[in-house]
Amino acid sequence: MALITLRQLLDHAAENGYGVPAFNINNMEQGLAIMRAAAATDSPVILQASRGARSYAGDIMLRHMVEALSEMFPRNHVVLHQDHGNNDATCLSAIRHGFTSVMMDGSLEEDMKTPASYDYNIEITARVTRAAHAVGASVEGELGVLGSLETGEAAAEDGSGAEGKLSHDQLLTDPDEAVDFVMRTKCDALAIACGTSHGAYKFTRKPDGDILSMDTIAAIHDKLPNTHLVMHGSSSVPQYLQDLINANGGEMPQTYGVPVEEIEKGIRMGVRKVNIDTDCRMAMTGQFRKVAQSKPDEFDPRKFMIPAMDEIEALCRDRFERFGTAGRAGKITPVSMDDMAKRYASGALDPQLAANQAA
Ligand SMILES: O=C(CO)COP(=O)(O)O
Ligand SMILES: O=C[C@H](O)COP(=O)(O)O
Ligand SMILES: [Zn+2]
Ligand SMILES: [Zn+2]
Repeated sequence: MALITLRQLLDHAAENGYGVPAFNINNMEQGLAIMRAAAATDSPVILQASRGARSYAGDIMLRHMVEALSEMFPRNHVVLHQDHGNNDATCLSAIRHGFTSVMMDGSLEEDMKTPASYDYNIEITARVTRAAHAVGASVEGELGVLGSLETGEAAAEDGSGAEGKLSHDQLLTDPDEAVDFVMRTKCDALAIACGTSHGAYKFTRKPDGDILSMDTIAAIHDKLPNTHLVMHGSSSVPQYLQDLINANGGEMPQTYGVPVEEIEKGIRMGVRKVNIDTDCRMAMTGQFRKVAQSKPDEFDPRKFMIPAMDEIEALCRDRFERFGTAGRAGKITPVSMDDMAKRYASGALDPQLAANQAA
């Protein structure tokens, strides 16, 4: 069963004005739950694996797992995407292992802790994009550093997060720089920084425009209306999942995520890919805790996994519906990576300047 590329899917999303959640996976249960939600809503799917996921499950396992999922759910086209690639080797080895899309995150240096210079980011993203496009794979770049506008810090628990204090300038993508970045790197999608951060502890209160800058997205979209924007750190950290965890022995301090209605607003302003990991983790952990707490004699792992999968499925269904992904799967005719490579080579997929940006 052939996977599709991120570029093909996001072009379709842009033409039809919808967004696509990109869910992180590490194991079969997460994959099954996401695909069941996609099947129930007739949605195309982005499954993404971090470097941590690749070392947890193994590249061969991940590839065959995703191939198996796409064989089980043939109607729901799947993109397999590398999340936060830190260098050429991570991105190219992902493609060798069947990924159809990679994120080259040059906003940070290879250690994924040190904010990188603009020149470094341009150079590595352009280089990876040339190599990926030669074989038809898609590339997401990142400009601006993910982190909290409240504290100036990136989430400590995350595998890819800046260390130290970040300035407001670093935390908000500059729209003019974004135009230059996309034109010079030719990346297919652009992750932007607007005050979201990875993990559960994004905001200490329900975010307003001071700490979640949707205006930044609007300004970038105004200058780059043809570029697919990506929102990272876009879990909503729903109260019901915090409550589920805490009612069953958890001790998560009160926290706030990105409200789904802000993401819906973003989708109207050119956001096409919405990264979600924490919400699915919380759904799974909440149900594990509930089973452990309510049935202390239970020892069959499936009795933990089944409600966990149901909880993830419900969350994913909601996001597919609210982002407008639902009902789109049947409308996509897969384009092979070889054909995508030819389209790139012809220049047909080169980034387009907006009319208001032409020299
Ligand atoms: O951005 C993400 C993965 O790249 C995930 O973000 P969350 O931690 O908000 O789920
Ligand atoms: O980018 C962050 C994702 O949530 C992946 O996290 P991870 O590196 O712990 O797998
Ligand atoms: Zn990043
Ligand atoms: Zn991310």
